[in-house]
Parts: sequence; structure tokens; C-alpha cells
Amino acid sequence: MELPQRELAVLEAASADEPTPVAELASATGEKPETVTGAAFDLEERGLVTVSEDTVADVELTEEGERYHRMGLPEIRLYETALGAGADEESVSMGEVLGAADLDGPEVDIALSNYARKGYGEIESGDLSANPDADPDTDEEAAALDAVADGEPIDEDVREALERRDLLVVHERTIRSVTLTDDGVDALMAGISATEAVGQLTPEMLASGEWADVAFADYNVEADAETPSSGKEHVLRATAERVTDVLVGMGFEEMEGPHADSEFWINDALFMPQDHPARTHWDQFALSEPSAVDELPDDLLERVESAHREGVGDDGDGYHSPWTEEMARGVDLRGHTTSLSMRYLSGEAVGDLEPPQRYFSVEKVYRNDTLDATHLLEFFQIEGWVMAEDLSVRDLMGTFTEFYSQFGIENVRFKPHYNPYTEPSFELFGTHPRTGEVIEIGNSGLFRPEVLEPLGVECDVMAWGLALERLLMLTHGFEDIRDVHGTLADIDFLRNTEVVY
Ligand SMILES: N[C@@H](Cc1ccccc1)C(=O)O
Repeated sequence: MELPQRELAVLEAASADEPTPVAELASATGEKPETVTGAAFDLEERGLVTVSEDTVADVELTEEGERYHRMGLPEIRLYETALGAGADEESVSMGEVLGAADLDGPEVDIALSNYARKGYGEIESGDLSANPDADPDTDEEAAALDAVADGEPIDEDVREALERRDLLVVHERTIRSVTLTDDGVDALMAGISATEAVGQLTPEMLASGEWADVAFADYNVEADAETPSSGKEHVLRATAERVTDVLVGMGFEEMEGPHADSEFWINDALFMPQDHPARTHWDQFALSEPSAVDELPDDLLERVESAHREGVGDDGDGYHSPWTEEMARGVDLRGHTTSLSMRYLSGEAVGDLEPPQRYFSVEKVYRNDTLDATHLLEFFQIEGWVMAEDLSVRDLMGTFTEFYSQFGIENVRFKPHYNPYTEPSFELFGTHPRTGEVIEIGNSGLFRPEVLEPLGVECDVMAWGLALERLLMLTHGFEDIRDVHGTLADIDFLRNTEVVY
């Protein structure tokens, strides 16, 4: 019998008595595991071996699991501190034990919720007792953490419990093994010689005619191969493109403008009083370089100052609070893209505009927020406005209903709100597809005369700022914005997720 070299090598390395895993055959033959798998399937087709499959679970400690492996489980650390405080004799105030236990932040809750469950003691109206008979040395979960760290197997129930606590992750893997059949053994006894199978057809073989005489290796389309993970457009970018398509389809044109802008365009033009709390460094990022913007339209600057000081219209009233040109010329990272809307509505960006007009942008904004599951220091805002003769709240709601329905989001809800620059104003809410929680997805309204009159706009303008990340939360169902942004991003999610159309 003749066999390609790689098949012969695998056949010779396999045994009739027990299955040999592909990895072992690979090191015995010096071939790559993929090559061995390919050869094994070819041999199986010839009836010379059988290929069996087993699923094995590789268990690995998470970062948190790793930490508790080193420092001890929080509930055990709590128990040991409680013993030290004599809580096995008489219950001790919980505050006292917690203070001494050196548990940080979330570990306190973790310790408390596992303490009683695992029989370390009781917690009753602020007092903590320790069970003198409990023995951390027999704690199955602690023992399992040690076992996993040492690469030893652990009990299935404990594994599940620790998985639920996010202390370990399990990766399932398929292992293929090869066993010689009787025919395989007979063939080996009878003697097999190797044919040199050619893996690749070359121009030289074509030219020389050699191709006609050689044996080509079969393709094995079932062979295990690495999954190449190539570069991919980020889902947020792709969704921004999708939003752009939808809004262009609804007749909107795109706005552009600077990320760092004068306070004038970001705040003053929007009738945001200069002493408004949102204008402090607690909320916005100021640039020290350049410290001021020179080029602002003088006449507009004057009209905006007057709106702030005296209001507009016959019965208008201003803020009667300090206003300085120096502050208006200060430079900030924009906290919203409504700065772009101001540039366009004023005629500064593309000249004076006659109604009807529709404009939008999907751009980054920057806020000095506290990072959490729904807040980042920078995010994408879907800004937009419609300028027309007679606009009402119905037009606003209708536009959102149409926009969100293109993403399969049907139940957008509205809540009256306050913005210094719009009246009436509405916040928009959507329902999270997984948690059912109602989350804020945007803010909107009709610009006030104090905004429009200085800009020289004589008709109505309705406008909004929607959060792209929140839209993505509703369409994709993730709960933490940090899954898609920043260092904690879930790479598998980003690799595998698709934009919803
Ligand atoms: N600028 C508002 C959104 C908005 C824009 C235009 C009008 C009304 C509201 C925000 O960032 O929340």
C-alpha cells in the first residue's frame, strides 16, 4: 500500500490499544496539529483509523479569582477578623469587624453575602457572630481556587458556584484522538510506502509537465484551523455610519466643526448663563492653550450679550448675572455638538439658511463625568435640527419615532425637561431589551427666542442631542458602556457583533 508521507507518519504514531490525542501525534510526528487532523480524517476515510472527539473544559481563574486565591476569599477574611474580635463568644458590631477586616469596596458586599450562606456565622441587626465550628480549611470554594491555580481538576458543583461568582471562566475545547482499526494494523504489518504528495501546484511544475505525474494532497475542508481575527470597523463607528445613512435618508445634511471650540459657540449662543453650574470645570474640559479665540462675529457677539443681559422681545428679561466677553472667548472641548448647530444656524458655517432646512452630525463630545456603566468622559452625540415655519412638539416626536423605528426601537417615551436654550424641552427614554430598565437616550426641544433672535433666525427650529452609545445599548442589549469603549472593552463582542439593519 502507498500513503502520503504525513498520513503514514500519523498511522505509525497511532495505537490500536488506546486513542492518541492529536496534540500527542503532532509532537511524535513533528507535524502541525492541523496537518495531523487532516491526515487523520483522510486515514479514517480509508478505514485505517477512527477519529473520536471529546470535549474538555479548561478552567481558568479570573482576575478576581486570582486575587482571592492570593489573599483569601472575602468571607473567610471576614470570618478570621470576626474570630480575632471574639465574635465566636459574643456578637460584635458589624462596623467594627468590617473596619478591621481590610476589605475594599465591593468586597464588603461579597463577604457579607457569602458569610451566612457558607455557615461562617450570622448577621443580625448590625451585629455579627462567628460560628466557632466553621473551618475555613474545609471551604470547598477556597480549596477549588487553589486547585485551579495548580491546574488540578475540581468538582462540577463547586465549579458552577465559582463561575456564578465570576471567579473563574471555563473554556470548552474539542480534543480529537486517533485509534488504529484492524485494517490499519493489517496495513502496517503488510508494509506501507510513502508517496510524496505535493501540496501546491507551481508554475515550474506546469512548465515541465511534472504536474501530470505527481500525487496531490487532498484538501481537507474539515481540518481545524486558526480563526484569523483581522481588523474590523468598530461597532460604534459602524452604527454612526448607519445613523448617518438613516438621517440622510430622512433628508438631513451633515454638519462639521471643531472639537475644541469657544465657549461662545458651546454655551453663550445657547443662552446658557455664564454662572450656570454646567459651565464650570466640574463639567467641562477647558483648554489652557490657546487661551482665547479671536475670530468671533462681532455683531453676533453683541446680540448674544444683549440677550443675556436684557433678554429679547418686548417683555423679554435677561439673566441679570455677570457676562464677560473674556469668558465667551475661552476654549473648551465641546460638551455637546449643539455648538455646531449654532455655527450653522447663525450663518457662520455655510451662509444664511432659508427654511426649510434639516441638519445633523454624529460626532464626539467630551464631559467631565464620573465613569460608570452608562457614562464616559467622551461619547458620540447624534445632533440634529429642523428649521421650518411652523413646528410643534408633534413634529419633534414624529421625527424621533421615525428615526428610532429604523433601528427596531418602537416604544420611545418623552418626559418634559428643562434646558436653558429650549422651551418646551423633552428627554427621551427607551427600554433596555435585557433588563427592561428605562434609560435616557436623548434630550430635545424647540429653541427659545433668546437663542434664535440673536442668530437672526425668524422661523421655528426644533433640535436634539441623542447618545449614540445608548442607541447601541438598546439595539445590542449590552449593559455596560465600557464593554464597547476603552481598556475594558469586550474584544469578543467587538469581533463578533454586527450592526443592526
Ligand atoms: N445639547 C443637549 C441636547 C439638545 C440639543 C438641542 C436641543 C435640545 C437639546 C444635550 O447635550 O443634552
